[in-house]
Amino acid sequence: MSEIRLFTSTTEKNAEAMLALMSDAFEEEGYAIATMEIDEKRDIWEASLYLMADEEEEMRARFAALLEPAFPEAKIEREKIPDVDWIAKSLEGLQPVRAGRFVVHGSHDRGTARAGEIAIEIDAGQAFGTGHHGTTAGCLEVIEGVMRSGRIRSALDLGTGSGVLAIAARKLAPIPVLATDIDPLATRVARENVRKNGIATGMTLETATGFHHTVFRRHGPFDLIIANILARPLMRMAPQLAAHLAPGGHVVLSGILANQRWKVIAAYSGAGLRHVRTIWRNGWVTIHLDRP
Ligand SMILES: C[S@@+](CC[C@H](N)C(=O)[O-])C[C@H]1O[C@@H](n2cnc3c(N)ncnc32)[C@H](O)[C@@H]1O
Repeated sequence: MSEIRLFTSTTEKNAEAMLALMSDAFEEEGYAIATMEIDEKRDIWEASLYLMADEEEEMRARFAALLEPAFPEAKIEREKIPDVDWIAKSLEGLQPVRAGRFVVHGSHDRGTARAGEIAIEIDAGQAFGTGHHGTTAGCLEVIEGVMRSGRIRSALDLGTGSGVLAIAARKLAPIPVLATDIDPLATRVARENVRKNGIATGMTLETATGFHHTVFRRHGPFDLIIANILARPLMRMAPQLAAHLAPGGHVVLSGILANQRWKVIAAYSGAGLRHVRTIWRNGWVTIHLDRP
């Protein structure tokens, strides 16, 4: 589903005031909001609200109603964020990427890992996750730290994309790993990548939306749940995700913009989890939580 940016052009001062209004009205629901400078000399700024295409009508009306009392002149414009954006980002640069001890590389760079490094082979393709994106790299780094404790006996990778994070977990320890994605194409690509990385045993791949599938009950609860999706669905899923986490378990969340992190942490605190740490990579954050 494509993403839409609704925005209005204004001055810096008004953009700031609009951002405060939008923050109160929309951030709690997990919508990304932003202001950006367009023309410094002419003091032109844009205040933006990001949403999914199927909610455009409703959100445009809410956005207009929110601005109307203080900014009756505000004209709302729209921009469609290209569908391929995330995949294109994940295809950026075909050089091997290093995150923690992992080195994620394409088949053309086989043999690139140095002593002590863990190689993951992923060819850029139809599913997100070559390691180049800040969210994937952030997750790889946190997963390595969590798994070092040696207490992780099962893992779930929700929104597996290319399968990169599930493969990383399985390469660190011979534990059962469930990897799911809403997109059947991603599940297919992940299955192929699991096979290419020689770790098919112990891996289960399934197409599922969120936690709507019996596979979670069959394989859970999990000691480690990784979900690199987006802030809003992650916040919505907090109670279900927490319900599938074993006592003493760990959660690694990404796909979260820096300004959304506190809302996500609040949603998961409300579900009984504790914030351990947050790491930053290229404007994105990865959050590590645990169940005390
Ligand atoms: C940003 S990609 C992450 C891919 C990979 N895990 C990584 O870290 O590079 C997000 C993936 O989550 C999937 N996804 C989005 N919403 C989902 C949902 N509600 N349930 C399961 N998967 C979802 C998308 O299809 C996409 O493959």
